[in-house]
Amino acid sequence: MAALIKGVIRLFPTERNAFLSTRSDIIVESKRFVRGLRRKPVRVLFPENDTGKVVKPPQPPQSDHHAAEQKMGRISPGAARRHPDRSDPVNTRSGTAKHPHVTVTKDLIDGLRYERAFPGDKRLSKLVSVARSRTFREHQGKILLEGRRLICDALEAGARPQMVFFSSLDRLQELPLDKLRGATIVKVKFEDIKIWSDVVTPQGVIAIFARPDPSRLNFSRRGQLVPLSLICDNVRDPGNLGTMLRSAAAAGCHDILLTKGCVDAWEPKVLRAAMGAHFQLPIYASLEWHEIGNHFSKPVTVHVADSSHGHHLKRDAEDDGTPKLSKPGDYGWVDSSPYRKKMEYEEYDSDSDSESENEGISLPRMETKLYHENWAQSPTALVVGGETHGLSMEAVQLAEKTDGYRLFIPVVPGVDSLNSAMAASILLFEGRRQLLKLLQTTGKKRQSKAERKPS
Ligand SMILES: C[S@@+](CC[C@H](N)C(=O)[O-])C[C@H]1O[C@@H](n2cnc3c(N)ncnc32)[C@H](O)[C@@H]1O
Repeated sequence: MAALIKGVIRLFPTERNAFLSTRSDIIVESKRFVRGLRRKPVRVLFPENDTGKVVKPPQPPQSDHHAAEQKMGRISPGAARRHPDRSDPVNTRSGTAKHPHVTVTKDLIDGLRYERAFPGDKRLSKLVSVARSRTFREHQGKILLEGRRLICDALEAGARPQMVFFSSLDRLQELPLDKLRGATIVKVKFEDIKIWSDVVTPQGVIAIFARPDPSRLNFSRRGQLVPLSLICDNVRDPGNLGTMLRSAAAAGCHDILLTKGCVDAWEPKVLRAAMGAHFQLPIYASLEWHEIGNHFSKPVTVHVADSSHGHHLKRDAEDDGTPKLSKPGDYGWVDSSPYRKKMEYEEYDSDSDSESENEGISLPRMETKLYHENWAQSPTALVVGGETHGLSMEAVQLAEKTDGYRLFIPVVPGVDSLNSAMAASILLFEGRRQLLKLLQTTGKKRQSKAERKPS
């Protein structure tokens, strides 16, 4: 009989039961495997044994509690067999009108319920689309967060959970349950989480949140903040962006602004590299350059991190020891990316640097400073360029308009530039150091002035 169905079922003389699981493509054979079977078999083949009697298929194990519940008619035998789970709480009933296979368990905490995924439940697999497609995330206004820490951070910051998938009650109970009200909570198998998880060792909890509005989140920030913003200019690499967010949070930055053209901050790789920075400081994404100014509540000096001037600095420094720029052609950072509407010219070419060729082009002129010189002396924003094209024209124009500098981290000859996240970290922490020093000095001045005032 077995051979008629699939032609692959082998019946051993001592183990004569063969089972087909609910997935028709999986054939489970032998009593030994059936003990570990969690799904209800759709078809069971059990041939007559040697004595001519029909051998009954063994049942998957049930907890004493389930058996008692079943006896009392509180759970259907099918439901119990489908989901043998000894750790489950008491109040279980089976089936809803919408999902006949769903069992709903209540009393997690007062009024909070969860469902069990039913066989063929597509909800978890849909998460993959959320995680992988930026378009889907943006159109649906949803984001995916994985792991206890990130989900807790999001809940603490006031992000709105829509669905939570968990593999064991222990995992779920690590979350602040009172903040999960309004979300659909679904218990799924750990194996299923493993299939769809984005990490090597999944923690067994994945959640979908409404895409948070950074201006509405509560960031409970510790440590002294400094009036420093990071502007990411067309940063495309998720690992780099995540690292920059992490560094900016660690340097006590005020906020982060991402231009259009940056990778989505909710990309799984960005989330992983950022290590929770998304809920430590506001991240404003997809900004046009003309919108960037609106994000500063007070006047800010914008500086650009510029990698392309080591040789110019060296040459200029030879004259009088001060690094400076002398002519329009020194600006080698002009971005030729398709995102730049106002692209005016390509790379600097020292041989074609005549007045006539540059006629009509108004080039931003700015002083260059080495990263350790004084540059963060008032509320500051730092622009870091993307991996391929470097800084955009708009970034440099904004820096010029606000009297900012080009900041350069000298590297040894032969090395082209630093990784953008590394450059951002060095400059952000130097900026923090300078701003803290400034705050200390102004604090001291104010204090002594107040002390001098006659009472
Ligand atoms: C990998 S670099 C970009 C290289 C790009 N091919 C170019 O021509 O500018 C990415 C960004 O990191 C920053 N950066 C890298 N090295 C730097 C350095 N030595 N000094 C200052 N900023 C640097 C700059 O903002 C730069 O735009």
